[in-house]
Amino acid sequence: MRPSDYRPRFFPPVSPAAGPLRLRIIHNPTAGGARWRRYGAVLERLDRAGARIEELATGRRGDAEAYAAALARDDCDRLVVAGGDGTINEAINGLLANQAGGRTIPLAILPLGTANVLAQEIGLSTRPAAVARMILQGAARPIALGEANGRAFTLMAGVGFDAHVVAQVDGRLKKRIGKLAYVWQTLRQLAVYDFPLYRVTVDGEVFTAASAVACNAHFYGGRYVLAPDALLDDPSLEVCLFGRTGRLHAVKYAAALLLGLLPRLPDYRIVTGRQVSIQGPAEDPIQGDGDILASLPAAIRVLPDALNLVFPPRR
Ligand SMILES: Nc1ncnc2c1ncn2[C@@H]1O[C@H](COP(=O)(O)OP(=O)(O)OP(=O)(O)O)[C@@H](O)[C@H]1O
Repeated sequence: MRPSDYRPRFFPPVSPAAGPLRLRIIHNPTAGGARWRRYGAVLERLDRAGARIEELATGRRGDAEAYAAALARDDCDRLVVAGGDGTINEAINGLLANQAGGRTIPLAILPLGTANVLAQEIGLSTRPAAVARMILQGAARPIALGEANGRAFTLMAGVGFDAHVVAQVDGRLKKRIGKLAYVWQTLRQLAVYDFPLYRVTVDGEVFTAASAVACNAHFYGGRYVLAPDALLDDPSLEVCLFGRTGRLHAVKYAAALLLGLLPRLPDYRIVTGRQVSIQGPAEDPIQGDGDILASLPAAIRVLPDALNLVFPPRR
């Protein structure tokens, strides 16, 4: 089953399993430039709490998706994805495509990535004690996912300037200097990008935009706010439209994002919808959750109640 064949369903609350908690961990050892110390500290806490842990390390892109797609319902009580937003993206696509019965296994994250936007979105600190506590005690509840051209995303999918930055970021540079690799690529794209316009249709209404980002979550690139009203459990997307094209406007939008002023700009608007289509230059990249998911033309929609996500316990 592809994510696009997905039908929403109700997830019953997870009752505590009898016996030790069984965790299957999918670990991307390259995420965030390899954060072994944080990973080890979380594992140690899980182990001390008596959890039964089975680790699957990824060897290359695509492994996390294949591991999640092959899980049977009884393989574990919780699937833990240890990596960044790209590895989580792979795992959710694997779960949605899962035909072995494991699709509703609650997914908990162990943030090891560069930006860890989903962790920020659910209010999870990257401290090992907080992460272990969430994996062991956090409650799971259904959230919506987005889907772009058959590929699911947790956070957002976008076209235009930011997608070109993501498409061109050098993976090795990102491992060495982290988020600065995006800053460097943004400067480079300001010099070389040709700023086309896109035709964006949201639930039948047509707009023209220089960039468009369909958000399922309100944070972007860290703790920057693109769509203040976007909520993971809302069965709709907040489509952010950057109205003006050209270098100066791109710099203005980037500065406004960093300063938290984006929603106040008159040429920036947010439209709520469930079905989005985007047309523009053929084969233009679509970025989703910080990786390139597909290319134009884009057909984007929301998948309500698509993932059973573990949230940090309330204090
Ligand atoms: N063993 C591996 N070797 C190389 N690449 C991998 C491996 N496992 C997963 N990947 C790919 O690495 C990419 C980056 O991983 P991920 O997004 O988890 O970390 P990150 O980029 O450091 O963090 P973030 O997305 O939070 O900024 C993903 O697209 C994933 O598919």
